[in-house]
Formats: sequence, C-alpha cells, structure tokens
Amino acid sequence: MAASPAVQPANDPTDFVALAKDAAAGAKALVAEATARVKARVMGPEGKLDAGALEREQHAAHGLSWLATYGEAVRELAGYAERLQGEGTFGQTEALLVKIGVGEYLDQMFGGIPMSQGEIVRPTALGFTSAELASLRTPAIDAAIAEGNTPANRAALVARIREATTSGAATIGVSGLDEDMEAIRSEMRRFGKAEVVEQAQEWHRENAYIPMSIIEKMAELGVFGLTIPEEYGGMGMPKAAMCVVSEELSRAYIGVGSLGTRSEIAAELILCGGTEEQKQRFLPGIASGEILPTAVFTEPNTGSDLASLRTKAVKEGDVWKITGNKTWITHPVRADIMTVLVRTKPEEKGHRGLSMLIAEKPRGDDANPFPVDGLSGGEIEVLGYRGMKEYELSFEGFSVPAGNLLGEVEGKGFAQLMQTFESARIQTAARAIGVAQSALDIGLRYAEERVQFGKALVEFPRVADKLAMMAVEINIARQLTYFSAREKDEGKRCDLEAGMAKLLGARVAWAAADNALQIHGGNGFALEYPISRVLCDARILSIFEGAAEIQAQVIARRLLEQ
Ligand SMILES: Cc1cc2nc3c(=O)[nH]c(=O)nc-3n(C[C@H](O)[C@H](O)[C@H](O)COP(=O)(O)OP(=O)(O)OC[C@H]3O[C@@H](n4cnc5c(N)ncnc54)[C@H](O)[C@@H]3O)c2cc1C
Repeated sequence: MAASPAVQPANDPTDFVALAKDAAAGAKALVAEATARVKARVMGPEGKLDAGALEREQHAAHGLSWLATYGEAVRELAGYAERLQGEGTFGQTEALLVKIGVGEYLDQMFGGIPMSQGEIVRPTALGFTSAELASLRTPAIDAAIAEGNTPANRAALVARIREATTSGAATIGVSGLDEDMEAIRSEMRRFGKAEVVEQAQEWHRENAYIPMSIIEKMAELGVFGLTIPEEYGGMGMPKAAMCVVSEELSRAYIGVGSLGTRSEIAAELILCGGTEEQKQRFLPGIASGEILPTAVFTEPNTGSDLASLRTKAVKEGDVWKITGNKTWITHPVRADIMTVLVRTKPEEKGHRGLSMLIAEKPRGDDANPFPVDGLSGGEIEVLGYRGMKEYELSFEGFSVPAGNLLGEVEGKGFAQLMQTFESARIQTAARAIGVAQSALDIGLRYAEERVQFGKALVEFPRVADKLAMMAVEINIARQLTYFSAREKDEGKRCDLEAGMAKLLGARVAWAAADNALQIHGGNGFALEYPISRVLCDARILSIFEGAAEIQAQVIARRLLEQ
C-alpha cells in the first residue's frame, strides 16, 4: 500500500519520532520501577516468587502486566515510526496514529489502565505516590501526552481514514510489512470479499458450517500450509504471513480466520515434538488441507488449570485407550485428527503425567457426528464464533495406535503444548486485529451513511472519536503482533510479547466491536445487522487461548522472575 503524504515540517515542527523514542525510554523506566515495587510484595525470602502472595496481589501483578504491555506498545510505536521514517513512508496518517497512540497509552500508564471494563489499575495500586510518579514523568512523556490524543489529531485522523477507505486502502496507515506480505494481504482480502463477507451473517444466524467449498478454496490458496516447512509440503513462509492471512480472513469472518488455527496448533505440535515418521505422515496432509485437525485439551473441570486434567489413556498392547470427557472442542465433527491431551501416568498428578496423542478419526456430519467406536458428543450452542461448531466429547475406550503418541514419549504432553503457545497466541492476536478491523469497516460505513440532525453521524466528534481510537488501537495491536512474529521467525523467545499482543488484541477487538455497535444505535441491536454478530464474535477472544486473567498472570510471572 502506498504511504500517505509525507509529514510536512511546517505542519509538524516537532520531530515526533525522536520524541516518541524518548517517551518510550521513560515508559520503560516506569515499568522497571513498577516491577521492582510489585516484586517487593510477591517475592519470598529466598528470592523466589511466593505463589500465595502473587495470588493475593493479583490486582497489582496483573496491573503490572498491563502496564508492561502498554510500555511495549509505546516502544513498538516509536520503532514503527522510526522504521517508516527511514524508508520514507512515515506519512501524515502514520504520524497521527503514532502520536495519538503514544500520547493516549502514556496518559493511561500514568493515570489508569482498564484491565477490563470495571477494573482500572492505577499507579497507586502499584505502590507509587503522586510525588514519585511526577518524578518519573519526563519532559518527553509530558510533551508526548500534550501533543498526542488531542481533538484536532483525532479529527485529522478520521479525515484520513475516510480518504483511505474511499481509495480502497487495505489498512489505515502503512502496515510496516514488505511488499510480499502486502501482496498476500491483497489476495486474502479479495478472497474474503468475494467468498466470505456476504455469507458470514447467514452462516452465523443459521448456525451453519462454513461450506467445505470455502475450505477447499482456502486449501488451494495455501492457507493451511503457510508456515509449514517446504520439505513437509508447506510453503515455508514467515509467521508474518500467518498474521496477515489470519487478520484478513478474520476481517471477513472470524470463523474463516480460525479454520487455520487448529492446523497451526497441530503442525506446531508435530514440528516441535513429533518424530520424523510422524512429521512425514501428518504434515503434508495438514499443509494441503486434506487433514483437518481439532485441538482436544479442555475438560469440564479443567480449563485454565489444564495441568490437572483427568482424561486418561491406558496402553493395551499396541494401542492407547482413551477414557474421559472433554469440552469446548472446536470443529471436531469434520476433523480428521484430534490432538488429545491425556493423562497416561495416573501416579503423576500434575503436568508431568500428561501426554499428547494424535488420534485419527473419520469425518462426521450433523446427522452422524462421530461415526466411530468409543467417541460421542453433543453440540454446545454458542453466542458467536460459529461456523465450525463446538462440542463436548465423551471418550469410552477410544483406540489410538501406540505409534501416534507424539514424539513417542510419555509425560511430555504439557511441555509440547507449551511450545506451541507462542505461535498460537500470535495467530489469535492476528485474528483479534481482523475482528477489530471488521468492526471499524462496518462502523465507518454506517457512520457515513446514517444521517441525524441533518449530518452524517461521522461528522459528530463523539462518533468520529470512536473510529479514530479504533484505528489507533488496531495499529498498536498490529505492531505488537508483527513484532512477536518477527521475533519468532528469528528463533527468539517471544512468549512475553506474544502474550501481550494477544492480551491487548482481545481487548481492542471487544472495544472496537462495542463502539461500532454503539455507532449503529438501535440498529446495532438487530440480528439483521452484521455488527451484532461481530460483537458476539469479538467476545470470545479474551476467553480462549489463555483467558485475559491467565494471560496477565503468565506475563506477570515472566516479568517478576526476570
Ligand atoms: C468458543 C470456544 C471455543 C473453544 N475451543 C477450544 C478448543 O478447540 N479446544 C480446547 O481444548 N478448548 C477450547 N476452548 C476452551 C477454552 O480454552 C477455555 O474456555 C479457556 O481455557 C478457559 O477455561 P474455562 O472455560 O474452563 O474457564 P475457567 O478456567 O473456569 O475460568 C473462568 C474465569 O476465571 C478466571 N480464572 C481462572 N483461574 C484464575 C486464576 N488463577 N486467577 C484469576 N482468574 C482466574 C478465568 O480467567 C476466567 O475469566 C474453547 C472455548 C470456547 C468458549
């Protein structure tokens, strides 16, 4: 996508890029100080995290996670601005996105961050007095806040968003990715517009499966094998490609953007933990879309606390027999393989007793969902995120050949699953960005078309402000997600950043959907309008792939243990 016109020095006398970098350094100092203060409250005598104290202090510890996520967001925005400036693509739209984002996030860091609608974490909760806080507010931070989220900047951004939309731009502001990635975006966007957007509302309202013809077309486009290495039949592309594809498909419909999620999880599990024979056997089929996987982890009594799950597998000759109940399993009926987390060592109570099985099964349909011995299930009716259907499953001696134990090792299932978390979280963050972007697309269109008091709604500041903040936060979540993807591609540990991208992305998607619905007034509440579906779809993002509280807990642990 072409950059918006370069910032004219006369309009923008401050070198905001340098200011943003300085402010990001100040934000980092605040996070470091906050980390030290929370550490003082949760560390035991031997310098180890005291689990009881961490639980008592969840508000502060999770608040620290949010604060650090914001600090990382400001750093990423400054880095994005600097990179684009170097490439000559830092135009007015990009400058406004960065200014408003940096200013607003810094202001919240020093004022209060919403962890959820009713839970604001304020600096006092992290142990700062007003005087201490004032001493951490550097002149760069003050200036970035003062110049950042102003009514004039928001109005200017909305004018640019309107222009960008009429010119058919895919993203508001350049994404920062290279031309190859943008070519993939265009292809996915074309596919989404032609095959998905118009149908999504009907699939949702009828609780219908996404047609197999769509899955076949996605397979032809290479969606399921994007990041699988070429030697195993995939395209060997970077994780950034997965982000762009997930983003654009979820922008069309979250169900379609999520079809690749289970393929990504299964492929990561097998790539990281499988034997060479398992890689050769399953990866080419997953890459081509011939094998559709489903991820079978959650149980009725174990969701967030997965390590205590009870479904067991017992070895009988050369097969494992699975017995137990699973729930909230997405797309199990049409799946060909199930990655099932089971307890194979009953004497080991925690995660050490868990193993991962790759269980093959025949495809079913609504009339006969599970045409195989030892497996049955019932559909769970859901608010949104439809198109694949969620089921509770009952295993009664379901057979899996011994050779399908992942990596042919017992007791490593939980660790194998954890290895996939980085990728899965990056992918979910990208799905969240797609959902948020669809809310912005729909909200903007409605605000342009609906006239009240003789004006289009978009002419009213309170309506336009909502659109401006959607675009700003989408860009922030996008930059955090792309950063995690780059780190992952470079083989660096990025669980912290991927978790932050997912945590923030889910909140951004929900806020965007809620605000876009608000822009619709009463019509937003009508099932006929797509925004009512997008609201339901957005809600899931802070529940699965690590509920927001669990995500914040994981981030807090990492920050405090460093
Ligand atoms: C639409 C949908 C699709 C899904 N698809 C799949 C799938 O394909 N495969 C699969 O295996 N699972 C799937 N899941 C399950 C999903 O991963 C779980 O719902 C999720 O892990 C949360 O577990 P839970 O629902 O048991 O909630 P719980 O663990 O009971 O948590 C309930 C609430 O309490 C909070 N909470 C829990 N523990 C703590 C704590 N220690 N501190 C603070 N707060 C805490 C949580 O954050 C959450 O807000 C799906 C779920 C949904 C809704």
